[in-house]
Amino acid sequence: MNILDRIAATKREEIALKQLVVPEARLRDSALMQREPASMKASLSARSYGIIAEHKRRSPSRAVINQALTVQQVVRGYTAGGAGAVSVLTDGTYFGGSLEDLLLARAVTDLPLLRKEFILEPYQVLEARAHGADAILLIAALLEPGQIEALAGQARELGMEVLLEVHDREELDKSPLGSADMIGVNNRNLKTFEVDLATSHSLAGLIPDTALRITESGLGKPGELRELRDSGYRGFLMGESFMKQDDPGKALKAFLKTLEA
Ligand SMILES: O=P(O)(O)OC[C@@H](O)[C@@H](O)c1c[nH]c2ccccc12
Repeated sequence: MNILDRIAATKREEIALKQLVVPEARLRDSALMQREPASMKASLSARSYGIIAEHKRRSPSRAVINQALTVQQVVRGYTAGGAGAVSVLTDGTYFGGSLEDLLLARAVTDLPLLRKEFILEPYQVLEARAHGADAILLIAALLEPGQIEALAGQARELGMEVLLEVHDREELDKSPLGSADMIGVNNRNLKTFEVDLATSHSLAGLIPDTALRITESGLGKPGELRELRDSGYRGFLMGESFMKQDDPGKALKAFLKTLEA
């Protein structure tokens, strides 16, 4: 079984159990349902380099990235450091994250928040909204085109935006691209964990202008971001390069300074 199938199986089990403990009605009662979501697309577009800075403690490809800092420390740092948006991994099994991390992030920033999760069911979209997310990630490799449309429609009804992630031309061709506010090209192959920025360069021209182009994973050098910007990308999803530093927010601030110099 490849990693994506394994993740999907774990998630389905997890969702079925969670629905028993926290039914949808409870989620709808969350005080955060009253909050007006912010536009991640607008926030990223307003900057020459819209950085989506990610909170990531560990990953399947790297056992420990940073376990020393609290979510609040990281997210406050990202906010002060000039991020355009913040991504919070909520998957526990593979990334050591949680929905509580999303809540804690919400409590300390006004920046748009992306719930970084393997979303398969409508329940998870409502869960994202109830815990303070402004946008959700939908991964084309995990979903049928009809599911993407349905989940994106639900996100829109709840006032959230959608970042649709693709990794190759086949996924771009089969996906309902009109459902997405932002289209992200993941430079990391989720089956092999190999990273190649050429993935983003080669797919840029195939992304419709209706969506904001985002490049994801393996980013760390200012020169690489300048080249990707020239290819049409306006959003840059970065985790490890900041998280592996003692002060991720300070690292982001220094990075943006070099980039904009
Ligand atoms: O830490 P990096 O290499 O900067 O990557 C961040 C982000 O792109 C990556 O965490 C990611 C992109 N798509 C995902 C889907 C699921 C889990 C994680 C991801």
